[in-house]
Amino acid sequence: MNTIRPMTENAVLILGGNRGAREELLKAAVEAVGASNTIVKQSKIYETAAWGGVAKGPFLNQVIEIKTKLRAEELLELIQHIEKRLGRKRAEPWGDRTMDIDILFFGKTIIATDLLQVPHPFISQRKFVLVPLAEILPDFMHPVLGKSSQEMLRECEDKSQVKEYER
Ligand SMILES: Nc1ncnc2c1ncn2[C@@H]1O[C@H](COP(=O)(O)OP(=O)(O)OP(=O)(O)O)[C@@H](O)[C@H]1O
Ligand SMILES: Nc1nc2c(c(=O)[nH]1)N=C(CO)CN2
Repeated sequence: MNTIRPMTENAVLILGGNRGAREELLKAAVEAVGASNTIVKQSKIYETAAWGGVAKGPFLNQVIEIKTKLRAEELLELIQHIEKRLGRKRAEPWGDRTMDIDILFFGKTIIATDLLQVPHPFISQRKFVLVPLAEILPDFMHPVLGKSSQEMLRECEDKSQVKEYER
């Protein structure tokens, strides 16, 4: 049986990088996503300590909510194209980069393929995700964990620094 797909879906993305002109790259990435999707909400920009023990030097991170007509796989292709255009080289996992864009949520859809895992698997373990997420979508319920962004932030054991960015 065919399932009916809504014409548009609300997706939540995290963007960030720790190399190059970080603020300009972040603005260029948001603009590039907004060229073919509607930006519904944008968090502030946060300066965040590198998470994961691989990358060196602080990131700028931002979470945005978009309304998109794309399927999740098409959205992944778009963000990978934007990452590439903004200088991203395929490097080691969790390593330094000029621009990384991840899909945190795609509505309430759950996807687990080799190419795409949604909700993104590390949301509840990353303060650099949860602080901007809870700023713009405090009551959004994680469709697998059944917890709101605020609750996940309260329970998060990641104590790394996340502060509002001041240029
Ligand atoms: N929700 C998702 N958003 C973006 N990429 C995803 C997602 N789920 C799986 N991927 C896959 O992950 C691959 C590696 O992505 P990437 O290099 O950005 O990982 P990373 O940023 O080092 O680690 P992490 O995803 O934990 O932040 C991508 O090629 C993509 O196919
Ligand atoms: N603070 C912070 N740390 C990270 C980030 C990021 O966007 N912000 N991205 C990573 C790539 O997976 C690894 N570590």
